[in-house]
Amino acid sequence: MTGNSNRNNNSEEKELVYGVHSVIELLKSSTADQRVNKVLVQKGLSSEHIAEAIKLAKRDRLIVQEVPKNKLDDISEGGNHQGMAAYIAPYQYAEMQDIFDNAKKKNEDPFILILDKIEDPHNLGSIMRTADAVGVHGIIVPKHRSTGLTSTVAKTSTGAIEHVPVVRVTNLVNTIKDLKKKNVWVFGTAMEGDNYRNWNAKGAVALIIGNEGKGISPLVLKQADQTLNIPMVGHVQSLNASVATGILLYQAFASRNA
Ligand SMILES: C[S@@+](CC[C@H](N)C(=O)[O-])C[C@H]1O[C@@H](n2cnc3c(N)ncnc32)[C@H](O)[C@@H]1O
Repeated sequence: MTGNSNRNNNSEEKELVYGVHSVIELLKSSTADQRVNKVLVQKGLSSEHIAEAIKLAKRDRLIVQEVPKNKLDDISEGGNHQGMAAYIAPYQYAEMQDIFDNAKKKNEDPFILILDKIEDPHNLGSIMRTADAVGVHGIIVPKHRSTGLTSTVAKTSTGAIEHVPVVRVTNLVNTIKDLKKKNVWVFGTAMEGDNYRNWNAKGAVALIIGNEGKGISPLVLKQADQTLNIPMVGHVQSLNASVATGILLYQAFASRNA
């Protein structure tokens, strides 16, 4: 491999691999799907190798972004990037089966958290911290428009990132349909719905939490078996996603352990 890799110092704190051959080797590895956050290609540049890399990235439905040459010069800190780089997550994603194995190992019904496009790494880290505290067996996130498992997430999770598997999926709606086939009861959350205090979270359950601005997307919410609401009597319209998750997960914890 002519490859190069570094831990770059930008605010996203992601690991960078650059050089077309390094990126191809990375994309050929069996864990590329779980590790690669984004592939960057120099605008206007084409070659057989670049085409091969793009094909591999698209096979795994990874994000491929065209960027100007000076952006690649910048992030590779003057390294020989050959018009191509990839950001990889410092922490590896898990497989769906890991969540079910995790539950089985503890002799418990699956307790799953689905995050519909959480964008703020501090929110994700803090959600992971609570998820670990209440024994969530795994978290499911969509591949697109979610924060990756960055160092900021790891730091905010205070170590929970090592214990709570995170699975990345291409299509949340299909994933929820699959979970339902496995007899998992799926609970959405919204500004209207059933009072969360009455939530019976015994059995195999999945809780969906929505994006910081847009909430849960309508197609995803439609898949929920029930929608839960945390009543609010003040002036603001909603709670912070991580605060809401904490309240809901502790209701589930109390109900599951009653
Ligand atoms: C900041 S809120 C999103 C608000 C968004 N404007 C909406 O109307 O859904 C982010 C997520 O936190 C959860 N959440 C926040 N406040 C909640 C509440 N009072 N009841 C239930 N879930 C809540 C939901 O999962 C929501 O999608």
